[in-house]
Amino acid sequence: MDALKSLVQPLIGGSAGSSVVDGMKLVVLGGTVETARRVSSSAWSHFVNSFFLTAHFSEEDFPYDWLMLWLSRRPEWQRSREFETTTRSAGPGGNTSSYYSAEDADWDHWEHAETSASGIFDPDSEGRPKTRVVFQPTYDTTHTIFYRGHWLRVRRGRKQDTGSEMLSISVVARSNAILKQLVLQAKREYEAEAVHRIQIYFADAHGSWRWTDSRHKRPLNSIVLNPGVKEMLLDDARDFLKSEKWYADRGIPFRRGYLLHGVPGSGKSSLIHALAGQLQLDIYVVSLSASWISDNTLTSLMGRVPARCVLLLEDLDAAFVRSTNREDDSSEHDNGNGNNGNNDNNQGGSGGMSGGDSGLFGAFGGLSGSSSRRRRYGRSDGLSDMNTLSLSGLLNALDGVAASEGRLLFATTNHLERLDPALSRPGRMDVWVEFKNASKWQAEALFRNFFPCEEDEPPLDNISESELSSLDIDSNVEYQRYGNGGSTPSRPRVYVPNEGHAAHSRNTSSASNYPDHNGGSPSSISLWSLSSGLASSASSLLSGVSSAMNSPVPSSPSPLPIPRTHSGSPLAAPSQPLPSDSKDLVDKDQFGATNTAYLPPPPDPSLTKIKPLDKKQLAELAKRFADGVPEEEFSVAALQGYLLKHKANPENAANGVEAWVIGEREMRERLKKEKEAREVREKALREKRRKEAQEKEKAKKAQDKKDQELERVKALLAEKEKEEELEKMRQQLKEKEEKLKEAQEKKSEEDSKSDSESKSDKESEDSDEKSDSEKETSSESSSSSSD
Ligand SMILES: Nc1ncnc2c1ncn2[C@@H]1O[C@H](COP(=O)(O)OP(=O)(O)OP(=O)(O)O)[C@@H](O)[C@H]1O
Repeated sequence: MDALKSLVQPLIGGSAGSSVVDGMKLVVLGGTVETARRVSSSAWSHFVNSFFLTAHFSEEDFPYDWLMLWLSRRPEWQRSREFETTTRSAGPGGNTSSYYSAEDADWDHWEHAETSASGIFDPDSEGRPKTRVVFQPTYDTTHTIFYRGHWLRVRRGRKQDTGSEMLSISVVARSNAILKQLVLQAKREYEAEAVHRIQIYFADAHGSWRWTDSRHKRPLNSIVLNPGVKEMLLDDARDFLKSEKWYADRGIPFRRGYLLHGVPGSGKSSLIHALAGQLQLDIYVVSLSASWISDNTLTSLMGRVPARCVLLLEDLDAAFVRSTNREDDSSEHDNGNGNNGNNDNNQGGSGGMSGGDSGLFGAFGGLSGSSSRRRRYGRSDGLSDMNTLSLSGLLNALDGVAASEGRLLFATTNHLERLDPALSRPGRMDVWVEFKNASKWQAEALFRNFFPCEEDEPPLDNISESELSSLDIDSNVEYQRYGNGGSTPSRPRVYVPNEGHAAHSRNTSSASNYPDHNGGSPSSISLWSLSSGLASSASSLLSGVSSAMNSPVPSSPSPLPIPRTHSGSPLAAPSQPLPSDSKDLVDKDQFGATNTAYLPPPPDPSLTKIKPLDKKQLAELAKRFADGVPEEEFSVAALQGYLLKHKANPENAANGVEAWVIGEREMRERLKKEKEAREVREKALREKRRKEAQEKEKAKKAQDKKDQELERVKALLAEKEKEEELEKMRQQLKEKEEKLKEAQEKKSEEDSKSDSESKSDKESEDSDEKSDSEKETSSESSSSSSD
């Protein structure tokens, strides 16, 4: 300091410099402090970095979801002092309950909305859907969470380049084992939550899969089909999933395809939903009629399907038909099967009530799903019309080199006859199942499913958790064994060459000697989840539970669809009843599988007041109902719609069915007439337009001819004019030449004239000169003489 002072002193001199010196001192001091701070902070961060392990989890990948769910249950996370509210969800199925703290309850009434991102609705007293509000810590805040003896620093942030969410977890540890443990635990918790749900993914325009929704599993028993059909499919699918080695040993591509075809509203989508739930598989849906679908997109989608999943191609027949309206479509392709029209009407007639989930997956077809969490991957609208899917592209995508293996392919169609045989050949579609309109037997079974019976089991919410969790675990066990390659697969089905559609259709309609597994199923479960649209109604059935499965099944099932191999031979019946109990692979108590938030919604209190019918009464009413329903005239969806109208009054449902049938027939007749009238109108309109177009074309041709003639004349005229112009120019040139010639002649004349003139002038000049000189000479001589 002294040295500095001695340096500065001479420059400033005197006492005036002392304040400057003080200032300088301050500057130096401040600089020193700041430098020390920076050095210590960088040393600290260096120290921290060398001891902290940090893992980053991007929103685009699954671990992010696992950890968000895990975090949402940590009290430290919930105690965040800076939070944001969202209606987005973290858990499988968008369950947000774990975000809730006691004081959140009031927020439940915060907002009413038509839709919710999570898809979880709690109808309020007026039946309006209620949006759940979730609290989450804000971005860029760090939280410290104690986990297994370690302090975790958790931070939510955003990636700078893409703007997507990211989770960073740091921990002081020598190895990353603790982080691995954390991820594993989060994964297990997440999966345990998912035990009662299936995830639905939709293809987007960029060839990627987007998580779109999560649904409660639908019990297989809630699907009313020919006895044995569901079990047969389940058995076949399970058999397939265990047979990877068998396929590999024989060099057969490890794929299996199921073609579900038949009338609308007969349970195709519902069956797939239920099977996926039973097999613990997620569903990947591609809508082949999407405007953006192309060979390349489909190929890349098929390559990205996970090893074990249900791949669903909806409305296969619509793949190459650019029609958005099924009715238009069917009128366009009407093959003369009047039944088609009827079925459409049939579905339409009851659609309002059935709330059918024919939109079970279709509801997301637009991919603009507000519930989509990864929406940044795709445009939700304004996609250009670039459907360039070709049949060969589809075939290649299904079983080309890039296609993934291990998936169960389900394809649905209402128009089997429109499918190219190449598409439905064995290897692509190995098992075909035909779905028809409801038979009397189905009507009776549906009725039994709907109404509670006194001897039924207690409601599902009273069933013990172990019973609950056992519902689907058997498939999980198999799944795991399959993964370890432990079990010996049975031989897959043998196929015969393609017999063609007609033969197949004939074969599939026969009834059979299938054992009645519905009646004898030991694992009875209730119909608690029909569809999101039916959730409230379905929940009413909780009170009665399992009526369908425990009450005797209708005695004499009429001919119903049965699954066949492609050759038309029926699949073998399962040798044993389906296993009803098995062990869970994860400790659900530990990981939250028993979380009641994942149980179906509670029953509607008004419906629980319905007095359960006794068994005899139920059988009688069900029979009466079935007697009133004509064989294979109405779809199951239509019957379901009718029953929903009478869900609180089974007697009315049974007694009013005949009147309903008459009403439906009248309505169908009316709709048919309207359709015919519309078709006649449209035909006349088309004819008129065709004629107008023809006349226009004619007029256009005539006009074109005239225009051509005019052009020709114009061209001639122009040519003539050109010639005249040329002639004129020639004339002018000639005249000019003549004039020039004349001028030249004149000039030469003038020149010669002027020449002669100048000559004569010169001569006269010469003579003048001569005379002058002579004169001078004479005067000189005279003067000299005078002298
Ligand atoms: N066999 C059935 N058992 C139980 N419910 C059924 C059955 N068939 C239809 N339903 C009910 O009808 C509604 C529509 O069924 P679903 O969507 O599965 O029919 P679909 O055959 O796939 O129709 P589409 O061909 O129009 O897609 C659902 O709510 C479902 O619960």
